[in-house]
Amino acid sequence: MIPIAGTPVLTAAEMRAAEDAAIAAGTSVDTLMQRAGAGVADAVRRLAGVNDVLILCGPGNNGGDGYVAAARLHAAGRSVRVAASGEPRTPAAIAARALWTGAVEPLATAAPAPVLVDALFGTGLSRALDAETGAALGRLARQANLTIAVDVPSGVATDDGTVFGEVPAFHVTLALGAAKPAHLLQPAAARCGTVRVIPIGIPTDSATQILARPDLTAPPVDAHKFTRGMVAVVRGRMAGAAQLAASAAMHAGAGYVTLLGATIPSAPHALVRRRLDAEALADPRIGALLIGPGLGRDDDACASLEQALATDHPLVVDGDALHLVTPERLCDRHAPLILTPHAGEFAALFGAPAGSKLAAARDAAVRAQATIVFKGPDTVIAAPDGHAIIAGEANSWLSTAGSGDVLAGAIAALLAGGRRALDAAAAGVWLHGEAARRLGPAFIADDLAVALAGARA
Ligand SMILES: NC(=O)C1=CN([C@@H]2O[C@H](COP(=O)(O)OP(=O)(O)OC[C@H]3O[C@@H](n4cnc5c(N)ncnc54)[C@H](O)[C@@H]3O)[C@@H](O)[C@H]2O)[C@@H](O)CC1
Ligand SMILES: [K+]
Repeated sequence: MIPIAGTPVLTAAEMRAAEDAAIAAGTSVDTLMQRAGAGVADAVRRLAGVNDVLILCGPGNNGGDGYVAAARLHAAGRSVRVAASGEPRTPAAIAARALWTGAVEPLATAAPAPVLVDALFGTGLSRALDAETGAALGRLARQANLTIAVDVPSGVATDDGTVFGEVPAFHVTLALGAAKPAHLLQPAAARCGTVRVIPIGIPTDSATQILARPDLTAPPVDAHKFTRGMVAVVRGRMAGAAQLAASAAMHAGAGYVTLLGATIPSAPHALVRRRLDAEALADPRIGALLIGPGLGRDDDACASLEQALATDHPLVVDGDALHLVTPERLCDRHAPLILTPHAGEFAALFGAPAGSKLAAARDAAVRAQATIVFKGPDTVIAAPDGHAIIAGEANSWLSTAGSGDVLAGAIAALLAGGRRALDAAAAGVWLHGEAARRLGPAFIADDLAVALAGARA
């Protein structure tokens, strides 16, 4: 069982291709299933302690993994029962079924157990469970103290994170070979509980990764304020939002932060205030320009945005500014560009996402030729070259006013520090999440900005 941070994410088709490549290279499906089942049995043994285990086995290879795990748990002296809605249908699952010498109880009438293992359906599920199977799964899950899903909870769509009808929330999901989008994208991710990968000995490479702790080392000994990165934040109608973003940029490690626009009397002394004019925007030391937090959507906002777009500074576009541009207006810029939309801003800029959030973010990145930070409880970061990073479930206390301004400021600081756009966006999302984790419940965005410094440490 390995934690998922930093590991690749594979769609059902990518996982099948990886398995097919292993099979073509001489590893049989049965061997893969033995590895998967053994990994599941080992994990269940550790998680279940001495408690009785009930394994539900479906008709496909997910069910096959369940039969292998049951046989191995039995051989290890554990109390384990199996229930199924019918006989297995794939050759590998039929072979695995033959290894289980105990009874197979009918699913509909199976008695509950303290530990429930769901091996009904995995990546092959294409539609909702039939009513009787869904009801049995729900009943047995409610009556168990510990619920463990094999590969994915039965009833979630592997690739886009949607759920087919009612799916119980599992405590643990054992992802076979690699994590899948459903382990990270909502609403499926909320049904998975803690996700751990069970390696099955095949190489799994993907352009999609799970967000990992970034390298946030201290500045080198010869650093000065400008080598650490200069961030310029454009102030708009709501000065507080730009000030929050500027505070976040300072606490995320920028060496010099300037607020461009009318002055704010209460701003920290370290924040350098300047007029928003051609001279200020021409400063070649600007490592990242941030526009959007509290910008407004009036003529002044449009004029400020045009000025910002006319520069060739690395640019972060957030909030209101996302309502004032089009992908076509952005795609010709040469300097690095990061857009940080939440769902509403994403829909305004790119149209309502069709399909998975991951695919939508990738398409948007290509259209705007920008790194997209599609925010939410399952933030997806996508670059125009096809690489993507998905963040694990966010702290729900981040749903507070100003939280997005703080994220934009943190990303701008990391971009100004010299990271590539995708890395800056990912590091910013990680820092933001880590700062929230350290604060506990009901923090406000001002606290969050300050907590970025501790999170960096
Ligand atoms: N392919 C491989 O080499 C390996 C696959 N493994 C396991 O195999 C799983 C994928 O196996 P399968 O592709 O056989 O798919 P599943 O075991 O997920 O089963 C899906 C089967 O049920 C049918 N089906 C789909 N939706 C249904 C529904 N709502 N009601 C009833 N039947 C439905 C499908 O036609 C398919 O035959 C993975 O999740 C993993 O657990 C592992 O054993 C490792 C090796
Ligand atoms: K399952």
